[in-house]
Amino acid sequence: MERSEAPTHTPLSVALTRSLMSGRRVGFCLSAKKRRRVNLDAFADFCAGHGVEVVEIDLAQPLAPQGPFDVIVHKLSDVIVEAEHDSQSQQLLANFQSFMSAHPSTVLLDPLPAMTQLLDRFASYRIMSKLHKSLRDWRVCSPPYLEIHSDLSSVQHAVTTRGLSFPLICKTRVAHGSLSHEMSLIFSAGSLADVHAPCVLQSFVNHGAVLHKVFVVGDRHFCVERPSLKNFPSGPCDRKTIFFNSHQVSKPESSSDLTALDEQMPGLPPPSSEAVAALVRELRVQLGMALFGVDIIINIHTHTLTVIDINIFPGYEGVPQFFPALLSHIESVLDEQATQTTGAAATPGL
Ligand SMILES: Nc1ncnc2c1ncn2[C@@H]1O[C@H](COP(=O)(O)OP(=O)(O)OP(=O)(O)O)[C@@H](O)[C@H]1O
Ligand SMILES: O=P(O)(O)O[C@H]1[C@H](O)[C@H](O)[C@H](OP(=O)(O)O)[C@@H](OP(=O)(O)O)[C@@H]1O
Ligand SMILES: [Mg+2]
Repeated sequence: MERSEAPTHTPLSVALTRSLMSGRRVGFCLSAKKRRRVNLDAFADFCAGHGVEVVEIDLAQPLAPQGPFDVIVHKLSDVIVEAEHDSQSQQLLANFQSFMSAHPSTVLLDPLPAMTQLLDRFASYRIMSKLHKSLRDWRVCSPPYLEIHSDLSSVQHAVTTRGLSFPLICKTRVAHGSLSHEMSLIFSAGSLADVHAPCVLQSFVNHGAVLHKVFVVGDRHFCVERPSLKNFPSGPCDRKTIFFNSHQVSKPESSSDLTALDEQMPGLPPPSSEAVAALVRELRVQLGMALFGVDIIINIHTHTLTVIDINIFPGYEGVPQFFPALLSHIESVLDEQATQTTGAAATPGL
């Protein structure tokens, strides 16, 4: 696991990168907000130094004349979610998928089906819930949770039978976009009336108000500590539901009554580097993705590494190595593609 240090490149490695990558075209499909957050202009300058052209793709225009592209990096989650109910977004997505079908040699970071599954917390939480089996040696877990589809009549019974414990945190089923960050903390069965389906209910795990964000870029990952929700008394209590937006809680600058511990407590050790590396390896396989974030907390009672969230193409804030890591991953996928192509050509009849 890499901590965020200044990137180091020896002149030789830059020269080698430049020769291998010179003339490559990398397309980006990002919302205006994401484009700014990634600082795409700065990334384009960084890539130009390695002979790589960064092209901002206009989804509203025919894609073929904007190409060709060796790789397309995207965060089409906005378009995918809106395409559920908006014909214009459906058309944009259809155009993009048609282009990709007609250009199979263009590498997509990340594949659309892989991204689509993470847009649904039901799907991502099913993946998280299996981690304790595949990572048994590393004592990795995720909190008990419940999928609330539509019927709320049996929620209280399900909370008990599925082993959830109050407080509960309630999150929308849709895992992307502004509404997806509106959440609530529920402190007793009587407040389950505040739950609105479709959503997930997840046991709240006390973790000392420290979140460990793991930012993944292909085979590299970077850990960044962030503020987080404070501890709450375990078990049901007569307290009103707390409604909050997750972006008030775990951004670098987040600071509120929700993130300030009510009691002094000894600091917790960070998650083991080896356990995080094992978790990232497993998720790379399970998700089939290269650009994602994993949110980890440490249970203050058991010190268990607890996975609470997986994010598509996050912000990578606090990761100065993001640009070289992304270009290095792009280079590695193109090398892999060239090897496969050369291998196939050298072995006729395959
Ligand atoms: N089960 C949990 N136990 C304790 N705290 C939790 C739990 N789930 C979420 N939190 C707290 O709520 C915050 C937001 O949760 P989560 O990451 O699931 O929301 P999100 O909207 O997907 O956030 P983002 O997209 O910014 O990662 C976390 O950073 C953490 O502080
Ligand atoms: O602090 P991070 O980098 O985790 O913040 C991310 C957040 O986790 C989500 O991935 C956001 O995406 P959406 O869920 O699609 O809103 C990211 O927003 P974005 O504008 O960068 O895509 C946050 O950066
Ligand atoms: Mg999160």
